[in-house]
Amino acid sequence: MAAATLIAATFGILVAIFCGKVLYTIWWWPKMIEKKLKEEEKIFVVWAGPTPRVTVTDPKLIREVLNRYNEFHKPEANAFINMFVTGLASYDGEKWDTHRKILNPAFHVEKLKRMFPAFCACCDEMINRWEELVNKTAGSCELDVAEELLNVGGDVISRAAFGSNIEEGRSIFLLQKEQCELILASPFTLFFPSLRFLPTASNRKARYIHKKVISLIRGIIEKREDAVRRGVCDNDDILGLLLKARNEENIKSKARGGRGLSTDDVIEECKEFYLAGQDTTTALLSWTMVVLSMHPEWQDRARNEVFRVIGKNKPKFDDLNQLKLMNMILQEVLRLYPALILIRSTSKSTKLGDMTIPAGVQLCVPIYLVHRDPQVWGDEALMFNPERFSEGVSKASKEQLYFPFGWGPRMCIGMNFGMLEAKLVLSQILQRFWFELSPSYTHAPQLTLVMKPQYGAQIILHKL
Ligand code: HEM
Repeated sequence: MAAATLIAATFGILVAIFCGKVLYTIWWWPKMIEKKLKEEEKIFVVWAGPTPRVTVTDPKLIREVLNRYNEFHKPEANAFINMFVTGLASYDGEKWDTHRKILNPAFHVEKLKRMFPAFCACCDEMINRWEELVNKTAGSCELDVAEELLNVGGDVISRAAFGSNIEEGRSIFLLQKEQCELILASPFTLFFPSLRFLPTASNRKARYIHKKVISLIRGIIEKREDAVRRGVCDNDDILGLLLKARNEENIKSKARGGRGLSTDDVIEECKEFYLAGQDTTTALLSWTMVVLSMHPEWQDRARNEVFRVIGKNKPKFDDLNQLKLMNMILQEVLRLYPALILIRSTSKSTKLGDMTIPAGVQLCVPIYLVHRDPQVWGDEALMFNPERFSEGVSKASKEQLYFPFGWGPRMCIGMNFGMLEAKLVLSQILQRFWFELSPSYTHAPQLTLVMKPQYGAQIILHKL
């Protein structure tokens, strides 16, 4: 009897604590923060989950937030998301610094050149499949290119990351995709990460996938290390470069008494590249196809450039650097449809302009708003006009606020990787097809993790 009373009392206390936390989180804390922040047009609270989030839209304040990266740093990753993926993008301070230094060389142009055949193999597969489809349907067919391009994006990362283990790479990609869907379908757990411990079906599934991905990558690493020992592997993919960097860096750091990179760190980074690299590049390519369908004159100009530089041949690495007009088009697409928003956070009360931002507030820098701001881009800010990049990025806007790949030291490590993939895929598409929007396409950019066409990108492909 006494035991039952004790259990009931404990349960009651836990429920009361949980309800208190919910009230505090969704009602009291955001109210308090809103009172503390001055009511100004430049800054407003967009949503308040476990942490209040404030949006900064004034160009001067944005520049301050991004330049003062030691005061406005990356927020601590959500514990629920952290359970599945950590890595460079979520680290801060010394750990970020060490990892960034180790990972930087894996994305240098020379290394990308060596990965280029892997990019081409994935692209060829997609283009050949599209050609077969178009041939079967009298020279034209409708496709949701967002879905198609996501698969090619996953394939490119799989091959570039785990080149010689493409099938295992693909299973990891599919599991990670399922994991993302589970995370997005659990908004409550995102707001209250403690719910991840409940034994619900989706939590159990998420844990199962998590373990499976880790064991697959660990298996690939073991096989790779064995192949390298036997000298039967060229080791030029991201995994090979990471393992090499891990070994070299660990020798150096041990000599300095520091901490290098562990195998678990390598696993986390590989997992993260899938998430960071695949959706972003897919979004860029999908929006480019949508926008070039809306502006056929630019589609023609881009195709003419591809034929002039590459002809009907397979693009080579150096050819892609000569596609100036295509570069301008991609830059303009990234201006109007940047993949991400940037989130920063304060760990102590911090001055921003004439405001004081309390500790623990997240600041959201909505790249898409800045990229469409007439103050920065002039009266024609909303128009698609790649010409504005004809004299380079620095002359494209009055305020020089163009940052689709982020800002300063935290700028995207995979920028060249993503642009290379986009140019390769786009030039091959332009060489074989012309395309237009399907009547079933609805223009609805939606920003969840990445800005995507909400209902897909239905395009009609025609054989050239
Ligand atoms: C068009 C494609 C891409 C876009 C638009 C893009 C955009 C961005 C942006 C805006 C950031 C900065 C985030 C912040 O400061 O909070 C970022 C960081 C990052 N991106 Fe990308 N990205 C792209 C492709 C890729 C690819 C292909 C990879 C890897 C293969 C990648 C890996 C990363 C990583 C690891 C970071 C974190 C860097 C750090 O914090 O030091 N990205 N990306």
